[in-house]
Amino acid sequence: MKVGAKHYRSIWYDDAEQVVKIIDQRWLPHEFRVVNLKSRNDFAVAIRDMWVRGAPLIGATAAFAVSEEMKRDASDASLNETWEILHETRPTAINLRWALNEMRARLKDLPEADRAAAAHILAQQICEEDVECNRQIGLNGLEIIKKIAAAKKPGEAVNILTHCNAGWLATVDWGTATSPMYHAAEAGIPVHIWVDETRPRNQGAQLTAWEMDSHGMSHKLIVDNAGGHLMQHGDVDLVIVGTDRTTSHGDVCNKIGTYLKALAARDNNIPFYVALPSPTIDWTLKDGVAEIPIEERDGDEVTKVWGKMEDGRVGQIQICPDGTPGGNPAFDVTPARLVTGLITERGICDASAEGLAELFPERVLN
Ligand SMILES: CSC[C@@H](O)[C@@H](O)C(=O)COP(=O)(O)O
Repeated sequence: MKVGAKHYRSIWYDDAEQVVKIIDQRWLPHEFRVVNLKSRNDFAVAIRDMWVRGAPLIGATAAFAVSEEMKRDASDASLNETWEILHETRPTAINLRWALNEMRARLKDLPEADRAAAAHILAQQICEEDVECNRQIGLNGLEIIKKIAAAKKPGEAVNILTHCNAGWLATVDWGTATSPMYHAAEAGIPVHIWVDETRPRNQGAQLTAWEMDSHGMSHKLIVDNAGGHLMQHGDVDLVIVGTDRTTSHGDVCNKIGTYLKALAARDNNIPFYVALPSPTIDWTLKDGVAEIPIEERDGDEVTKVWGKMEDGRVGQIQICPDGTPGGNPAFDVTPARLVTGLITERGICDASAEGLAELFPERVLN
């Protein structure tokens, strides 16, 4: 998507410099920094410390980690070790395991001499496929927005609430939850986006708000606790969020706080949709609450917040007593029964085993 007049992806291979480049998201919205990732450790740190984040982008970054490592050492030992090192960086987003498995499965039977070139092509393919999936998700989600717009007065905006950042910065391009919003705006449908700030790391305030602002989308930043109130007063027509892992039965794991939005949406009869590319589906799991590993992050992310100081410096301040520890589960699970539908690249389906099986019959495990 555009940053100023220039089109950017969240990750890309620079052919001239022969290096993988990312936008270091820790500094947004205050500073736009592009950094190079070279060593396997660079990639692992970038994922673990959230220079890049968002399930699809984590997967794409891991794919490039394998391809760059294959240039240095294309042995089986290196392939397996890279899989292990990358896999342990973040536990919840299934796209990480998916991308690593794709890379290993396609490389392991090739002669070592051919692996680097093949890995490079495959990592690029994973990125291209993500972009195309998200574009399709946008077109499919647009149909939902169109129906809501049709019931409104001419010129009246469709109010959409989103949580965390499931925007283009969380994918390679377009975003999942945001793609229908951009497609609606392109189709001339007025949309207004309620952006949850998304404590503790404030991906909504720092990333989604920046994306919306950069694209001239009508939006307003709200505290995480405001959603229920806005829903009760008719100010939200639709909720669209992303997901880090969705089970084969339609349970949706996403950024902490998503479950509470789904409960409030249900209580107020507001449609609650989840946008996801198929690599985010974990076909091996059924019960999301019982089975999905939830990342527990450093308590400092709760007791402190990052922001721009009055003197313009970007820094961190503590918001609680010195002795208060922070508890930081990073994701929660919204049971399928609270999800109106899943917006995928193949279409929209019920959040259920049957709904997913209808769209992805070849993936159903016996
Ligand atoms: C299209 S991204 C979907 C999810 O990955 C997104 O909603 C999310 O929760 C990101 O969490 P993060 O901890 O910032 O990686």
